[in-house]
Amino acid sequence: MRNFTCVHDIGNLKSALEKATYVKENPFADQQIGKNKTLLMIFFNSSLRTRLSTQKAGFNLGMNVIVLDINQGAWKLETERGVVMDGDKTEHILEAIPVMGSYCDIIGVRSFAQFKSKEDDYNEVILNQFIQYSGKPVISMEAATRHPLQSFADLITIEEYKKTPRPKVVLTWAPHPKPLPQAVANSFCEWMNATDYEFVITHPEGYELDEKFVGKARVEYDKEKAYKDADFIYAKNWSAYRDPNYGKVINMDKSWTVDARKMALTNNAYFMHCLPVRRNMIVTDEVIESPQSLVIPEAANRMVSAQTVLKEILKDNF
Ligand SMILES: CCC[C@H](NC(C)=O)C(=O)O
Ligand SMILES: NC(=O)OP(=O)(O)O
Repeated sequence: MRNFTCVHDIGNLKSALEKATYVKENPFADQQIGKNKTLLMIFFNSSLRTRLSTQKAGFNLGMNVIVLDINQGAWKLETERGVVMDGDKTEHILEAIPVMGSYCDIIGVRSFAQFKSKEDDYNEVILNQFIQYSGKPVISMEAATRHPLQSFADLITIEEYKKTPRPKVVLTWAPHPKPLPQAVANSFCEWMNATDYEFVITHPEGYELDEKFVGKARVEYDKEKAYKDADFIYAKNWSAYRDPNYGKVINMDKSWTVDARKMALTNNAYFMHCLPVRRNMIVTDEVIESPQSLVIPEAANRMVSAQTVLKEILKDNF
């Protein structure tokens, strides 16, 4: 594996899950594989889980790790080519990327959708410039349209807790005061569609995701029908994808907040969320604190997904 940007990059999912199980049971078995290799983690946006779990994964493999917050301490970067740089941007990404590439062996990048241009976001203009100009393997730590490290951890978690070979997994939209990316939802859809689970998406009218991510999933606008007999409820907010509302909040209907009443419609379903989560907007205190809430083991599995991916890239490229 050269780059890790989507579900297709990791190859056969069964094999990937077996590798993840080995990593989880033997976290320190490969401390030589990353010796004298450097992971550079670049953040254009905030992070807790990705920042900590991916660093830990690198350390477990014997790597050196550097973390750079682009908008705190580094020069503000111009990302558009052809712009006259007479504004507040000091350096162009086309110099910064190869320079950063010269200091490391693997690059992790977090660069959320900017909502300025749907075309630029959905063409992954920033992530693809790192792939094109760094000269190094690149891992997406959430880009404009996907969050593969999160989705891999989500799959690992579902496989650990599922009580039936083909669980009913429901992705439900929930309200949030700010316009959030579609990336986590898109990515979850992409990974769920790569399994043989029964996968259902439920959201209000106007929050339809890009068809290329929805794929074979069933879209159910009636949330109560969606929740019925579910084995996993995966909650996430996302802003509107369809024009003319791309990147906008068009609904704050609190009836979509995940609560005990709706969870009672399920097959004693587990609750999942990638975190950070706005309590009593996305999910009630009662549900996220319940024995069926998997948000903490789900977050813990982020180290497993990152270490599995880093190990594969180290094995295949050095
Ligand atoms: C892991 C989630 C990151 C981000 N969340 C926020 C709050 O920006 C999102 O919704 O994509
Ligand atoms: N789930 C996730 O990626 O969390 P952070 O944004 O805190 O890294």
